[in-house]
Amino acid sequence: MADAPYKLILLRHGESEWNAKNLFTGWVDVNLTEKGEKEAVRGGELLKDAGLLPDVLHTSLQRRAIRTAQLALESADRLWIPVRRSWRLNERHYGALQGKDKAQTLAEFGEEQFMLWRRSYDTPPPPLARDDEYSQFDDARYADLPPELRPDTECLKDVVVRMLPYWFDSIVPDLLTGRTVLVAAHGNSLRGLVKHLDGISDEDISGLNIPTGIPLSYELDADFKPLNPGGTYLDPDAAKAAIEAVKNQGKKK
Ligand SMILES: O=C(O)[C@H](O)COP(=O)(O)O
Repeated sequence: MADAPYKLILLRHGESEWNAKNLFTGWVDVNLTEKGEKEAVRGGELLKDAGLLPDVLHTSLQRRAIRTAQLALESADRLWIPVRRSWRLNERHYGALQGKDKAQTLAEFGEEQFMLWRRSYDTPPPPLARDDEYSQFDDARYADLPPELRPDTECLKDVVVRMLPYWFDSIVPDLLTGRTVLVAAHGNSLRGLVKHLDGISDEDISGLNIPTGIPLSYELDADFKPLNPGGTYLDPDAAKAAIEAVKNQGKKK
C-alpha cells in the first residue's frame, strides 16, 4: 500500500456528435466529433505537461469515453497502461429524453421542468420504452447485466448508487497501490463522483457542470478526501468558459 496523497484524474469525453447537435444523449452510443477528438488529444498533452502520467485507466462502456481516453493516452504516450471498463461509469440514462433536442425540450416543457429533469438530484425523466429506437435494453454490451439493473431512466441519485460500488471496489484499490488513476467518463457520472469526493449537498450539486475534454486533477488524503477541494482543472481558463457553455446548453439554438 502506498501513502497518500493519492492521484486521481477525471476526464469527461470530448465533444460528441450529439453534444454538437444539442441532443440529450445518455446511454446512446454516439461518437466524438472532430472537435471532440482534438479536445481529447489536448487533454493528453495537458496531462503530459503537468507530469501527471496515468498508470491505469477506468472507462465506461461508451465509445465517446473509450475513444477520448485512447486519444488522450496516445498523446501522453501512455497507450500501454491497463484498462478497466464498467457500465457503472456510463453516462446517466436520460430516459425518454434520449434523442430529444435540449432547446426544444426547454421550449416545450418550460425552464422549471427542464431543470428538474436535467439537474435535480432525484427526479428522473419519464422512462424510455424498451422497444424505442434509442433504448439500449437489448444492447450486447449489457448482456451480462441482470435485466433489473439495466435502467430505463435515471436521476443523478440513481447514478451515484450504481457508480459508488465501482469507486470503492475498483478505483480505490488502484489508488491504494499508489497508481495515478485516470477515470474517463461522462458529465453526469463524473458529477456523481465529484459530489461524493467533495461532499456536495443534494441541492448544491445542481449547480455543478463538467466541461468536455479538460482533465480535472485531485489529490486525495488517506481518507480519500480532496486536498484540493473541487479539484484542479489543468486548463482553468478553458474550463471556465466550457462550464458556462454546458450550463446554458438548453438555451442555445
Ligand atoms: O447525456 C447528455 O445529453 C450529456 O452528455 C449530458 O447532458 P446534460 O449536461 O444535459 O446532463
